[in-house]
Parts: sequence; C-alpha cells; structure tokens
Amino acid sequence: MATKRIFVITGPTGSGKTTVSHYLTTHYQMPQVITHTTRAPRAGEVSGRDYYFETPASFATKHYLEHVTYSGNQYGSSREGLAAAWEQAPLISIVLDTAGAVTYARELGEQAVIIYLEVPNEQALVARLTKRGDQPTRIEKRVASHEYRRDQQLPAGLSGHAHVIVNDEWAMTQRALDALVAQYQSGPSSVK
Ligand SMILES: Nc1nc2c(ncn2[C@@H]2O[C@H](COP(=O)(O)OP(=O)(O)O)[C@@H](O)[C@H]2O)c(=O)[nH]1
Ligand SMILES: Nc1ncnc2c1ncn2[C@@H]1O[C@H](COP(=O)(O)OP(=O)(O)O)[C@@H](O)[C@H]1O
Repeated sequence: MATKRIFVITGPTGSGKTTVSHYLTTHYQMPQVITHTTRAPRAGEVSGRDYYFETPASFATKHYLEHVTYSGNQYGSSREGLAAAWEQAPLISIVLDTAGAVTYARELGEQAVIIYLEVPNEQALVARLTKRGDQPTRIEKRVASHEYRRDQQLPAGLSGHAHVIVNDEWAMTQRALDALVAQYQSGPSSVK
C-alpha cells in the first residue's frame, strides 16, 4: 500500500488554489477533502462539492482538526473528512489558508505536501477575481483583509517545507504539478 499523503494547497485569495485542486481531481482522480464554512455560497457553488455550507450553529457541532476565521467567516476541516478521502486513495488534496497549512505541516509532518501558490502581480490577481464573477465590494474587502495580506507571504512555519509555484502561466503551473505528482506517486521525497 502506497504511503498516505495529502497535498495541502495554500496561498492568497485568487492565487489559483481551487483551479489547482480541480486539476488534481480531474487529471489524477485525487480525492479532495471538503471543508466546512459559514460563508455564503458563490454563484454555482454546491454544498458537499465545494464546501459544506454551515450556519454558525451547525458549524459549531463538527469535530475539527483545525479551524480559522478568514475575512469574517469561519472555515474548518475535520479528521473524519481526511479519513474518508484516504479511504478512496493514498494521495488526496485539501485547500487551506496559510494558518491551516502551518497546522497541517506541524500535525502531519512529511505526510503533508505543502504547495504554496503565488501571483506576483496584484492587478492581475484582482482582474482574475473580477473575471471569476466576484463583486467589486467583496474583492475590496478581501484584498484589504488581514488574512489576505498575511497569505501573500510564505509563513516562516512553512519555509523549507513548501513547494512554491508561481501561478502565472497555467501551462507552467501544470508542468510543476505533473512533476510533483510523479515524484510522490513514485515514493517519498524531500522538498526541492
Ligand atoms: N484553515 C482553513 N482554511 C480554509 C478551510 N477551508 C477553506 N479555507 C481557506 O479559506 C480561505 C477563504 O476561502 P474562500 O472564501 O473560498 O475564498 P477564496 O480564497 O477566494 O477561495 C482560502 O484561503 C481557503 O483556502 C479550512 O477548513 N481550514
Ligand atoms: N494561471 C492562470 N492564469 C489565468 N487565470 C487563472 C490562472 N489560474 C487560475 N486562474 C483564474 O483565476 C481565478 C481565481 O482562481 P481560483 O482557483 O478561484 O483561486 P483561489 O481558489 O485561490 O481563490 C479563477 O477565475 C481562475 O479561473
């Protein structure tokens, strides 16, 4: 049985975390751990596929490995969700803010393969969020939030532990992801 690992996809809003997660699911059938949130669904988002959308009361009833407040909403990932995804395959993925990624690196050690995404040009990032359909007021609030500013830097707790991918041209990102999957499908490895 191959070693169980989790690809933890992190980075600021708009850096491409959802896009990368979707790519890993569609090209490598990598199950994604679905997390819980009290934020309202965006157009097209479905509960149980994108998130489990919760009320503050229902959010409080779950058992979390870690949970955070991000830009005024709560988010959390459960141990049960992790176990359920590993039942399906040894390589799974999750999308987290950088605080969650630090917790995973600390709790799971080498089992957590951290992928930190960045988009160096903020204007390009805002243009992507606009194209995604985010409301201008929502983008302003997000970009001004403490959590967004914090997630623009690789946290000290992940330094030497994260694979940094500059998500500028998608073809380059895809190549970096393909190389990483090949590396972990063929056995254990260290961060380069
Ligand atoms: N720590 C943690 N972060 C989460 C969890 N679920 C989602 N996030 C992160 O919360 C942040 C806000 O997510 P979202 O509202 O979907 O906005 P997005 O950044 O535009 O994708 C993102 O950085 C997500 O990666 C979770 O269970 N735990
Ligand atoms: N390399 C890329 N080039 C251009 N647009 C991209 C690229 N990667 C992602 N996008 C687009 O940018 C927007 C934000 O990406 P998304 O995956 O939703 O980010 P996040 O989950 O980190 O907030 C989406 O509309 C997505 O299609």
